[in-house]
Amino acid sequence: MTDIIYTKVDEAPELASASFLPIIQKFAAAAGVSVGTKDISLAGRILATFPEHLNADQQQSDDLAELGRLVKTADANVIKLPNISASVPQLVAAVKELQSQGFALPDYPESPSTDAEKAIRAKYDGIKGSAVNPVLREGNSDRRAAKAVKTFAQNNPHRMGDWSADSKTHVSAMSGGDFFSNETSATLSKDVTAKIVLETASGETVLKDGISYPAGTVVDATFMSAAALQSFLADEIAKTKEDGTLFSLHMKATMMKVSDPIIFGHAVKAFLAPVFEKHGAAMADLGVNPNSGLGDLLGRVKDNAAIVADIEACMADRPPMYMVDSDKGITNLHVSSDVIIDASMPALIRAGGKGWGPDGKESDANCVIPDNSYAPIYDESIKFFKENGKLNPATAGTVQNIGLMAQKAEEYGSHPTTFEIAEAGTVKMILDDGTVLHQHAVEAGDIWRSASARQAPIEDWVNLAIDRQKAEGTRAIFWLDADRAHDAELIAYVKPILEAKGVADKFEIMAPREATRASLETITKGDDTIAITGNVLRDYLTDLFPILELATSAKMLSIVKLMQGGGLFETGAGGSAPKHVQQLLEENHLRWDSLGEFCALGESLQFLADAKGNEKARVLGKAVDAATQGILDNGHSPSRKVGEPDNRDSHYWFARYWAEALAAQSDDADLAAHFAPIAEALASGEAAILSELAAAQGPAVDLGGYYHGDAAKTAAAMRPSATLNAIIG
Ligand SMILES: NC(=O)C1=CN([C@@H]2O[C@H](COP(=O)(O)OP(=O)(O)OC[C@H]3O[C@@H](n4cnc5c(N)ncnc54)[C@H](OP(=O)(O)O)[C@@H]3O)[C@@H](O)[C@H]2O)C=CC1
Ligand SMILES: O=C(O)CCC(=O)C(=O)O
Ligand SMILES: [Mg+2]
Repeated sequence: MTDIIYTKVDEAPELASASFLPIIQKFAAAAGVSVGTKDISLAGRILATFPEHLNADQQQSDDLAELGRLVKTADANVIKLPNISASVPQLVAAVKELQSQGFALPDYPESPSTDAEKAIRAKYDGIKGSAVNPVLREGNSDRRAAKAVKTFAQNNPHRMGDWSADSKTHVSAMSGGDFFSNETSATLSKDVTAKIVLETASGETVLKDGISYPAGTVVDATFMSAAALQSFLADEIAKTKEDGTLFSLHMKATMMKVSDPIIFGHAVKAFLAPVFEKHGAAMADLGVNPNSGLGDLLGRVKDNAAIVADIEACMADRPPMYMVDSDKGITNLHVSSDVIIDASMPALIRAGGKGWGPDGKESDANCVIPDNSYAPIYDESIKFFKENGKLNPATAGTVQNIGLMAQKAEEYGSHPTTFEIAEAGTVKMILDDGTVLHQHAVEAGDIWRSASARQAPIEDWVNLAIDRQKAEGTRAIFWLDADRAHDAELIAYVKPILEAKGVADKFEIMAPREATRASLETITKGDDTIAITGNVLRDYLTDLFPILELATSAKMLSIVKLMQGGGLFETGAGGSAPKHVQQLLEENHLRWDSLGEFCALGESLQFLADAKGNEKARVLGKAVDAATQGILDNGHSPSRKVGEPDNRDSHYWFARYWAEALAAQSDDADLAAHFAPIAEALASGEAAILSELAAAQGPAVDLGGYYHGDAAKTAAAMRPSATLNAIIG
């Protein structure tokens, strides 16, 4: 095992790695630090899952499983880049691409009937959605902007859209029948095994058996009523039309991979309700599954003129939709993974409450967020900006986050215990001693789910919050709602720990809506605060505040202090930026900003130094921080436009500042001597390197694949400077 593992991922961050990783490996090797890779890309995970379908030379090791074991040890030192959490359309596209490259993978069975098909489907479902993060995140989350990054953002504030008091943009959430209002929760007093059953007039069906939880686990259960959801969606479509806003749906179909695609499917059905009423049977025959989105649906019905005409008539009668790509006609409802709430709502708020309509113009929007558990944070943010105007990034303070996520905490771990109910009845969670822990009366189509959080991760999370508050000395708020079943159980853990450690006076506990307002007031004054949250709010807030404060969450420091002593360093807090790949393919410009990678690398080297007493790693790490500072001070982050410096240029500057800092330091004379000529070569090669990089931009690029590109083609595209390559080797 190498000292540091750098993950192989997908899309923009993987393209950036083709340029950046050779630099890291070259520099680290000089200090005797080895940096290897493990493949957690979507294509890699598919190949690792089906060895029996592949030739020996095509088979791939199960790197995710290996990393899953590693993160449970003190030896882990992993730099994790964002990977695709695949929706079904993405998964199907990746399988098709691999098949076209000669990998004899089975098709994704849309409606499995035989046992063999069901087994294949189960394997693919394991790859789907957020399948990597819950495995690797064996610790809680610490995300914040590094001081240098925050200071840079204050000195170079990004542009923000203006908010006006009469903006029609607003959030709509269900007022009942949702996960929020149906939740029940209990903390277990002993180790248990449990089963989940559905009791109906015709008997009992076991939905899940043999679930085990240790004593102290907080176990929740709840459900979303399909009827309540349908009537809510129908109302919101009508209200959007009356308001003259854009209809927009925001959810997390990747991370909530079982429940949210079903909710998304309800929205597709609601939007095209008259078409489904009239042509439902014919569409089912064509294989239409609304959960796969409008894009898939339109492809399947395109040869049936009657259906197509009715869809057009229906769409003409509907309110305009918020668009993913208005030039290409891609709507909010095309693919469930195109609009992901953690990124989409902050972008809309940053823009002053505007979304793109089908006419290619900006417009106010009705932001439909069906479940009311976390919708209030966006609702309150929008109200705050309507009252106070946009945030000023030049003077705003910062909101850091400490997030509970270890060991599949909360909704993260709910996938195996989420069910679309087939028949009306009662769902019960029954413990081995016969106790009925939770029960809900449900109707066919309701979505029932159970989530849990274990004691050790909860305690670790509270302690991490205490450490961070001590380090920062700022206001610190637990975003917990005493009136919500799950949160009340967490509060029962939090308060005694704070009291036992004598720090209760340093912390506040507030429901998400109140905490949103308090945090916005705090940063508006220029002060800082720490948001201590559950898993979903961790996800939402670590995009929301960075996108408002720094323009993007790509610049965040994202540390996972693994509970067994290892370190996991995530890069940024955002995703794999498909739009960036599109731009590279069209005009050979990659606007991906690797600042998250720079920050993670510095932390990883520092951790190696602390954990293994590796002093050379410490020297390398300090120099990384100097290089990151150099990128910021000298404005060498990538530009968005073709013809201007991009990701590759920023890597050149990073290498140069890194080498210069290593050459200049006096902690390790050998390293200084080693890097002096490299720094010199990078400096004297500047003109040649920058002109070689610039010359590459403009034309379209062929990478030999989207999900499983050709390594040589990718390297050629991402390393176009012969002068730089000669220095890096
Ligand atoms: N930890 C993980 O592994 C995560 C994975 N994902 C996955 O990523 C994919 C895309 O998700 P999506 O919600 O669209 O979010 P992304 O964060 O990928 O994209 C949203 C926008 O944020 C900006 N952005 C993000 N990262 C960077 C960066 N490093 N440099 C510059 N700009 C950046 C881009 O804006 P612009 O286009 O204006 O330049 C981008 O279009 C999905 O498959 C999702 O599942 C998402 C979140 C986390
Ligand atoms: O796991 C995922 O799908 C995405 C997670 C994410 O968005 C985050 O951790 O910020
Ligand atoms: Mg996120």
